[in-house]
Amino acid sequence: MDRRRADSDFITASSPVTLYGEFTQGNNRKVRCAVQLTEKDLVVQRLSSAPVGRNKVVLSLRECVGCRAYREDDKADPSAYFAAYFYPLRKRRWMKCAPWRQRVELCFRLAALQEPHANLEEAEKWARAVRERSARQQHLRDGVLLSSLPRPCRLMLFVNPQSGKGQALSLYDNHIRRMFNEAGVIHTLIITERQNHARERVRDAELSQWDALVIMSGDGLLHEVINGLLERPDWEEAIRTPLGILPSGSGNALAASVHYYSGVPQVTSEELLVSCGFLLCKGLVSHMDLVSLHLSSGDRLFSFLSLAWGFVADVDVESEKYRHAGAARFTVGTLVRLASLRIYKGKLAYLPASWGRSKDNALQKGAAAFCRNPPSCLEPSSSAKQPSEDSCPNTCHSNNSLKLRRTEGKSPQSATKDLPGPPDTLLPPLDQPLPSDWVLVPEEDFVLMLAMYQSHLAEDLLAAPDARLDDGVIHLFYVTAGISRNALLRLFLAMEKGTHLQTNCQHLVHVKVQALRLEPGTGKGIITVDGEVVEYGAIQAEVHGGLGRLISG
Ligand SMILES: Nc1ncnc2c1ncn2[C@@H]1O[C@H](COP(=O)(O)OP(=O)(O)OP(=O)(O)O)[C@@H](O)[C@H]1O
Repeated sequence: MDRRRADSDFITASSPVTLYGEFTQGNNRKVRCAVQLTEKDLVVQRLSSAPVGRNKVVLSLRECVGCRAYREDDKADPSAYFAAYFYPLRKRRWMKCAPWRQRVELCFRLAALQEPHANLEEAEKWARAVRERSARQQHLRDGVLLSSLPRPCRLMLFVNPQSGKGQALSLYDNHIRRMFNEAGVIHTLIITERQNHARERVRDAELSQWDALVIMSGDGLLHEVINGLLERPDWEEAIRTPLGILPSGSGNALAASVHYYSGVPQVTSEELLVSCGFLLCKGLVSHMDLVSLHLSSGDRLFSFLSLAWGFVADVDVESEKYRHAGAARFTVGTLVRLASLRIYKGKLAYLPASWGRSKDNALQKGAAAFCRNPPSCLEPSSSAKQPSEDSCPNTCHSNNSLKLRRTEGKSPQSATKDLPGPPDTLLPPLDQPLPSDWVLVPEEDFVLMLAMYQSHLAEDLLAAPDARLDDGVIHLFYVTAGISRNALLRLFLAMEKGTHLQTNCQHLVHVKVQALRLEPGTGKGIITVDGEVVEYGAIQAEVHGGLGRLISG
């Protein structure tokens, strides 16, 4: 046992002991320990002399990913072993950094009996007991029973060797392979060879063979996998396959979001990978919102993270050339784009989340004006009002949006009648007017539009602090023209801590919506979905609350 660990973990077990044994340490037969298993902890006390208060380790079973029993090859030695693997949060003493998960292995040697099988049976009894109690600790969160992956579980793991700085395979070798072994996770490794490789694999896969599909890359590969699943004829069943994310890209926004939801302080790079690996090994499955997007070509695609236009989309794409810098590429890209700050012309409308209308009758109400061409359609009705805080309580800062004018006699059809995947009940076809309860943003000069459905835009950009995996909400942000370079830079700096909404920037608007439509002005531009470029033009989106499944903490 690592003595330093013992020093830092001197706390007392909190529940009655259910199993007790005295063993020697796996790697040092001279050190004898009393091992106690409670419902919540594994408690190890050195029996050999040690300074008072420095000889006891208590490790929470919540932080245990696995435990196994084994014998070594030496036939003359009747002893057996059990090893338990923990990833507790630790502070680095010598730095004022956020705590991060560090691996602790506890290994004990059982040699009380002459018969090797009897020692192995005893070791297996311990390993089983540790695993079972550890699993019981996970299944309850706030008294609610969570679903989890079966054990042992079988994963299909996609690794994109080109993602981020091109180190995904060595990150897999250095961290993930060992963690999966410790947790009893059986996985088939698929190294992606090109764009759409993963999409094609999941489109054709016999999904019943797998308990989960895990993506080790940036966000782009998960985008492919989700769309591959929703292109299948059996999409309804396919999209229920639990997905997992292991960060090896440069943005890693979903991984950062999952880590954030687990309630531990922000970390980046390999520390984020270890945290996500830990959550994956724990195997708790939650629902995840997905967003359906319609492009002007008539195509539909699904998104799990973000839709961006203007400044953010430009930075994402223009910073590709700094990819070797990892996550720092966005900082460099932001500074470069700030130097040549642009105004983006367009029209934006949304359906607020809080107005709580029934999805079923959404398109049966009258039509409102926000069609692509006639300018007259966009004039607000004389009775239109600025939404009050009461009617739209999610709005942050000034939002002088106007409710859309009702156009009597039109009954727009759903845009997704013949498309695979779930039907969109809130969206008329893109070339038809929007229903009357949509809100048209009166400004037409923007610096950015960003729709987020998870908390993080990148590892260190907490764009939507109150977003949750399945809150059924799109967090729509837009920044109107007139903001100074300094103010915009301050917003992005504040976003690192998620405090940008408290900066009282009058150009920043945040509203929670269930659907939106964007019509960029003519000309060239960039729109990104989950960080991937899509065709430029009118686009609309509708959230499907909890449609997907994600392994999260
Ligand atoms: N072997 C490969 N060579 C080139 N491209 C690949 C390969 N495998 C997958 N891809 C494609 O690379 C694209 C980018 O992947 P992804 O977004 O996951 O990583 P990233 O761009 O490094 O990360 P981030 O989005 O966090 O910056 C995806 O569209 C994916 O299809």
